Amino acid sequence: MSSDEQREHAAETAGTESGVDTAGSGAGAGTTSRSSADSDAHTTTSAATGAEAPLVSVQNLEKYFWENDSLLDRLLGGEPVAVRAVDGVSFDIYEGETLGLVGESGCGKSTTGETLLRLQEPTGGRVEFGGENVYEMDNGAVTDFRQSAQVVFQDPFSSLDPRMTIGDIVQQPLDIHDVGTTDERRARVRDLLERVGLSTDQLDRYPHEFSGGQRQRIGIARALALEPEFLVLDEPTSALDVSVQAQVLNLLEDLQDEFDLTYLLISHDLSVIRHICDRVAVMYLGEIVEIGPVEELFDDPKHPYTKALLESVPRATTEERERDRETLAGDVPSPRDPPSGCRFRTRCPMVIPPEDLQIEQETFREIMTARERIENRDISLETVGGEQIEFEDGSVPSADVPAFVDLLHERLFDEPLPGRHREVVDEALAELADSDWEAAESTLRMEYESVCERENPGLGEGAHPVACHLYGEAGTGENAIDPDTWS
Ligand SMILES: Nc1ncnc2c1ncn2[C@@H]1O[C@H](COP(=O)(O)OP(=O)(O)OP(=O)(O)O)[C@@H](O)[C@H]1O
Repeated sequence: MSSDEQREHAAETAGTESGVDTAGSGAGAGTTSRSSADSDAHTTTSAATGAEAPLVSVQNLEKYFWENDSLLDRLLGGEPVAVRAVDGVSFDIYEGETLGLVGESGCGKSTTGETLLRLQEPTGGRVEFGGENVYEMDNGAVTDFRQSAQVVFQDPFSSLDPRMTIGDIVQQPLDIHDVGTTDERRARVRDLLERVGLSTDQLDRYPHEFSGGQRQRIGIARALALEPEFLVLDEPTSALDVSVQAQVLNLLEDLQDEFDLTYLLISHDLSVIRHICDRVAVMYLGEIVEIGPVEELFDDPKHPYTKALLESVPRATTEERERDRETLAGDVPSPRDPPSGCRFRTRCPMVIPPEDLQIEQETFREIMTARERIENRDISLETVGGEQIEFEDGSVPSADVPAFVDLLHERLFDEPLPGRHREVVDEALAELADSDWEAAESTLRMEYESVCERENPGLGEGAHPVACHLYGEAGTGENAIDPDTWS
């Protein structure tokens, strides 16, 4: 989102018609973090028991962006392409809790936040706020919703209008909707600035005169101007120095307690999530793959993606740094053409081999990676043989095929494959010596097709569901697969 769009959105969400509360005392920046006892209290009264109705309920939400969809594209006969940024996401957020939404860049976190606030129109699905479908609200109800549900953006540099004083920035939502008298509005702004730990002497200063942390406090004060119940915090500390991040997170926690706020905290940073969240939803390529209480998810992550995310966090101690780490290989695939079945299977270290196939997990992973490269035509066959082997008209002379296969095998695999796997794979590689990609694909698919590419596992229900075939159908344990049985 551009700076101008962010400012527009901030003004749009902040602006509603309502009364103004000018009472209350200053809070300032707190220094405590959420204890696990607090966290347990939140989770036992909400998701774990299902005892109360959620404040926000997201049901099968979809948001696709369309590319190649301009008039010119259509005149040129181009087919529109869907970018499936959010692709069937469901979760609940209970009153007073902080739900974290975590995942690598490009997984669809911000789009989820913006779509559930109705800053973007959904492609499908439903979001209920206080039991009411936000996409079917009439104008009056939308205005109330926009008052109750606010957003704090990542970048405090671009989301504040540089031409306005901070007093005017925080007061803007009150002005737009003509809330209270001029004196009441001014008093409310002073109160808000104090509550976020800024001095009222600074009212007439401009954003550039403040540090990043202070600017984020200004953004938070503006988001609170209309007394919302729910805040989407979109990477609220990512643009800040590490030393300032904890202060802003502590402030958000203090404000949550003081104003009974409910948060959706979007972050790619697991330490931020652990610091402040009660529950966490892990997002991968437009889908939620695991959701659960934060301590449980950190202590006992289930989805291989969650495990890999946790493993990729830099270690504090030397001992921890020396421990084996499975880092996340490769990039998030494009949401224009997501992998079939489980979307993480192209990178998953635990991708499941066919039943009855005797194979080591690492070997199977390597073969699956080679298969994907072949399916994506991501090998430059001309360069395999270097100077020694001719590659003319898409073919290697038949006498050179064995050498070509050996060189390609070396390129694709760290170690030569054992036994029968070498035979099957080399048969496919020999087909590539004739540029017969389809034959190579089919040879490998017949032997190595995984359940992970055939079926999307689905998230399932309960307090800590996981979308992974290792845990059975939709995480129910039905037909779960034990990794110890396949090597
Ligand atoms: N307006 C748009 N048009 C086309 N594609 C978009 C648009 N906005 C987002 N996307 C794509 O949707 C996907 C999800 O983007 P999104 O910003 O929601 O992810 P994210 O997890 O919040 O990542 P980041 O932390 O980098 O913002 C990305 O592939 C992105 O390129």
